[in-house]
Amino acid sequence: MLEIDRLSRRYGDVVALDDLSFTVRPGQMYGFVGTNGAGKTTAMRIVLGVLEPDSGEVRWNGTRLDQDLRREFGYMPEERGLYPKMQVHEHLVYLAQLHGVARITAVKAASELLEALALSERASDRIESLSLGNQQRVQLAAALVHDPTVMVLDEPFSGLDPMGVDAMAAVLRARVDAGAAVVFSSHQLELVERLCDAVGIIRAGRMVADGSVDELRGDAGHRYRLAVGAAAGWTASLAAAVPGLTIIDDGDRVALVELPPSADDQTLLDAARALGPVHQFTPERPTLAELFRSVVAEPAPDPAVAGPKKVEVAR
Ligand SMILES: Nc1ncnc2c1ncn2[C@@H]1O[C@H](COP(=O)(O)OP(=O)(O)OP(=O)(O)O)[C@@H](O)[C@H]1O
Repeated sequence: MLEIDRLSRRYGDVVALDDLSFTVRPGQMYGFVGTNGAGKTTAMRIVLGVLEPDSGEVRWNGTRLDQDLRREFGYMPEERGLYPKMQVHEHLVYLAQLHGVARITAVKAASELLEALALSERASDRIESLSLGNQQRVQLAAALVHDPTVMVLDEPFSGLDPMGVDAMAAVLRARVDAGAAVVFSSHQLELVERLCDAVGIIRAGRMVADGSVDELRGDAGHRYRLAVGAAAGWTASLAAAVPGLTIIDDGDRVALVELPPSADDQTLLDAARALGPVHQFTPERPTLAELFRSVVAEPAPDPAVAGPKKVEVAR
């Protein structure tokens, strides 16, 4: 298990990380999201040992990370670093060999990755001749070619076309299903929601929500889209009849309403039926983007008492 334990880091007066903790298990894909400047890159750079924290530590299976342990990691940094003059396949083999992989194994691994990332035809091309998106695919291959057990990827999906996203997602999912731990940062929340087993939302260097998307939804109220054949003003009657009900969107016939997390939806249905025939009663699950906006818009937590909303995720 990868444990990021109470990391704090300042750049002069800027607090980039403030007591940040989260864990990523083997066989888990963890999406690391946050607004611009929230601290994601800083945290990833600390995990990879290119930046020291002011306090806190990172452990893998209980042992504090050192350069030996980090050789088991695959890293896709924010600053992409490939040699532009090298050929694609040759470059991957070279990087795998730097990690101690035997040449014959490296050649095979590089070919398989290029195939999976739809780059086989570019294997003999120089890196500099590839488009940015294709260079990014090679960058992912570079992070994986030595078969790491942990992958730390800084915005691996940014700038990729939909086919590139699908190819990269499939490669990562296969590694996770084989037992690797993957953490990646992204601003593409639909993608994170689709791919990740767990999500951490960071704001101003602090973890403000951590868990599976379903668990994060559990903290939100329960929303229903309701259509009732009743005279105008029925939503006000409904709100009066159901304790804690919030009318989110008051359409003429169809309304979006929210019950508090502990409320019983049958009470809502009964109250609606008392007003007229119910033509629609559909639960609406907030998307990760909606959860993100609500979490990020909340007032800043009190550092003395606040922790993340959820810490543990079962898979
Ligand atoms: N080398 C640096 N010197 C000074 N401040 C820095 C440095 N690197 C980052 N920061 C500051 O630390 C904070 C966290 O930055 P970081 O790059 O970790 O955020 P991020 O979540 O990765 O952002 P983005 O989504 O925009 O990539 C920001 O306020 C940033 O301006």
